[in-house]
This record gives sequence, structure tokens and C-alpha cells, in this order.
Amino acid sequence: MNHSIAIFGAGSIGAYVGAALIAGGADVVLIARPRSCERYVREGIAISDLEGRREHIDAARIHCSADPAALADAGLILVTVKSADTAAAAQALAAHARRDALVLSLQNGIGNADTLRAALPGMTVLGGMVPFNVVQTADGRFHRGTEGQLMAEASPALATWLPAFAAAGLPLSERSDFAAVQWGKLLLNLNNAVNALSGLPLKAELSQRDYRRCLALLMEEALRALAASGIAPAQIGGVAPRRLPTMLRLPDWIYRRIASASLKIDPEARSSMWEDLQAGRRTEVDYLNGAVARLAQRAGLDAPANRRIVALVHEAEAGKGQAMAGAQLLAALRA
Ligand SMILES: NC(=O)C1=CN([C@@H]2O[C@H](COP(=O)(O)OP(=O)(O)OC[C@H]3O[C@@H](n4cnc5c(N)ncnc54)[C@H](OP(=O)(O)O)[C@@H]3O)[C@@H](O)[C@H]2O)C=CC1
Ligand SMILES: CC(C)(CO)C(=O)C(=O)O
Repeated sequence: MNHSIAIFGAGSIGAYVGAALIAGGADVVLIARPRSCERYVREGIAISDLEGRREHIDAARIHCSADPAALADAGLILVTVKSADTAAAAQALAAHARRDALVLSLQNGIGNADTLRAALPGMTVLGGMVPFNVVQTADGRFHRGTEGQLMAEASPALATWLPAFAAAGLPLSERSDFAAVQWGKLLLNLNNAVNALSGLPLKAELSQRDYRRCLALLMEEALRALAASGIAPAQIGGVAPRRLPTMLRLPDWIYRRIASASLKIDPEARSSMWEDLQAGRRTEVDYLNGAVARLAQRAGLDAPANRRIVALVHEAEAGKGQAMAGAQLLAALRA
């Protein structure tokens, strides 16, 4: 059977985007771990969002395989594995993908599209950006708990596929300043580690000033490193990057008023890094806060709070430590 779109790594983002594309009428094959595939083809996939969409894609409409050879017919391949798995995904694509397939990385971090490009010479590989959050709920739904539109590096190769994204209810916009978009998103992803260590849902965590102070510290270091490297991050969301730290440090009652749009988060939404810690998986902290520390170092600067939070998340990955209160985390980042 021919599948025009393949999703490589159907976890939270891949299953959500894949199911939405199927609901919109696209011909999709999911590449996932055997356990995930067994579940999807047994139960189907349920998706929901904070605007009230609830949809169940019946098992009969799900094509899923743990064998990457199943993507051989796809004209579009969405890569949705975590950053540490990108190199392995790239090898699988090199072995099985059509040479004329378009590859779109829907991943956080800065280097994933480059990793794919390096392994797929001659193929078109584009960076993409997912602004919204998806978590798996206790009843197995893939729930989008925040807003935002998919973005991708501008390319004529996208034109064929844009209608499928629109029909899925996930319109994709093209950006010619994609490196700036990636860094703008990475600034927001600096909260992933704070959120994971807090053990709280995003909304509860961001409602507490001490956690926001932690994030402000991490962002300031990143903004300094970006400025020293001549990179101007794009604005993702309602607030300009340079204004984020000041806004985050406001007292709770003012923050709630001024940043009401930033707090338009479903109470059950949590960062993908929290999901990783819960599942006992390695996180993407080296690709997010670690990327800031490396950028700073290349610019002759230091980013101590980002370095410290990388170490704290690694300790949490090793099962050490409990959820940290805001004041405790702030003290650890300033130590
Ligand atoms: N979740 C979110 O809200 C958001 C996530 N993102 C980004 O999207 C990307 C994906 O995140 P997310 O969906 O949360 O990640 P998940 O871990 O939920 O999903 C990735 C899935 O891919 C599977 N996988 C990895 N390698 C292979 C392989 N070779 N073959 C088959 N399956 C494989 C993983 O299995 P296993 O775990 O067993 O390795 C996992 O089930 C990340 O870069 C993340 O930062 C961006 C915005 C929001
Ligand atoms: C949407 C957001 C910023 C939520 O934390 C995210 O990218 C993630 O969880 O990885």
C-alpha cells in the first residue's frame, strides 16, 4: 500500500500530528516502537485539544509499523523522535526513504535538521517548529494543551503538502528566518527543564514567581550568548524575546494580568521533558540548555545557570532527587 506521509517516531507529537492528518483525509503511515504500534492498531488514536476538539481515529484507519521499511513509499516524512534519536532515524531514512521524499523535522533544538541533512545527501530536509504542547493523558489521549501554528523553513517543496496540514486543522506557515525561529523556540524550551524539575503542570509552575525567576535567569544567559553570537531570536508568542526575563520576574498578581495569554495553558499540559522523566527516558536537556551553554562558551561567555540545570536534570534522569520547590531550584541555579 502507498502511504504518502510517514511519521518517524509516533510518540506525543508524531501520534497527534499523524492522527490529525489522518482525520483530515491524508494517507499516513506511523513508524513507532512495537509496543506503541500494537496499541495504536488495537485501540486507534484519540486526540483532543484545549479548544474542545475531540476525535477518535478508528484502529482500521491506523497504519503503523516498527519497521522503517514501511516508509519507503512516502513523499513526505515527518521526523518526530527526540533529539538523541535523530542520528539513528537519519540512518533508517538513508536506508529506506525515497530519494525525492521531503523530510521535515518537527523537533525542538537547533541541530536536528542538520543531523538529518548530513545523513541524507541530495534529499530535501527542512527544519520545522511545533509551538504547541502535546501530552498523553491517563486515558491514553494525545492532548494539545496550548496554542500556536506549525512553522517550517520556507521551501517550494512544501507546496504539495500544505493542503494536508490545513485539512488536519494544523496549518503550517513558512518562514524565511527559520534559524531565528528555532532560537526563539529554544528560549521558550528553557522552561522544559524547570517544568520537569518542578513536577508540576506548566500552568501551575508558571504561576509561581520563583520558577519564573529560574526561567528568567536561564533566558538572560541565552539572550547574552545569542547577542554575542550575532543571532536575533524570533518572537514566538505574544512577547518580544528581550522583554521575557523582565516580564517573568513580575509579582504573581501583575504577571497574571499582563501575561494572561502566556497562561492560556490547559491545566493538564506539561513539558515533553517532564514526560521523559516520568517515563524514565533520557531527556533533551543537552540539546536545549546544553546548547545555550555551548553557544555561550563559543562566544567567550559562561552560562552557569544553564550548566547547573543540565546537571540537575541528569541527576533526575538517574532517579536522584525529588521535585524541587521554586525557591530551592532558584538557589541551586544561583549557587
Ligand atoms: N511533546 C511536546 O509537547 C512537544 C515536543 N516537541 C519536540 O518534538 C520532538 C518529539 O517529542 P515527543 O513527541 O514529545 O517525543 P516522544 O518521546 O513522545 O515521541 C518520540 C517517539 O519516537 C519513538 N522512537 C524513537 N526512535 C525510534 C525508532 N528508531 N523507531 C521507531 N520509533 C522510535 C520513541 O520511542 P522510545 O521512547 O521508546 O525511544 C517515542 O515513542 C522532540 O524534539 C520534542 O522536543 C516540540 C513541541 C512540543
Ligand atoms: C510546547 C512546549 C514549549 C511546552 O513546554 C514544548 O516545546 C515542549 O514541551 O517540549
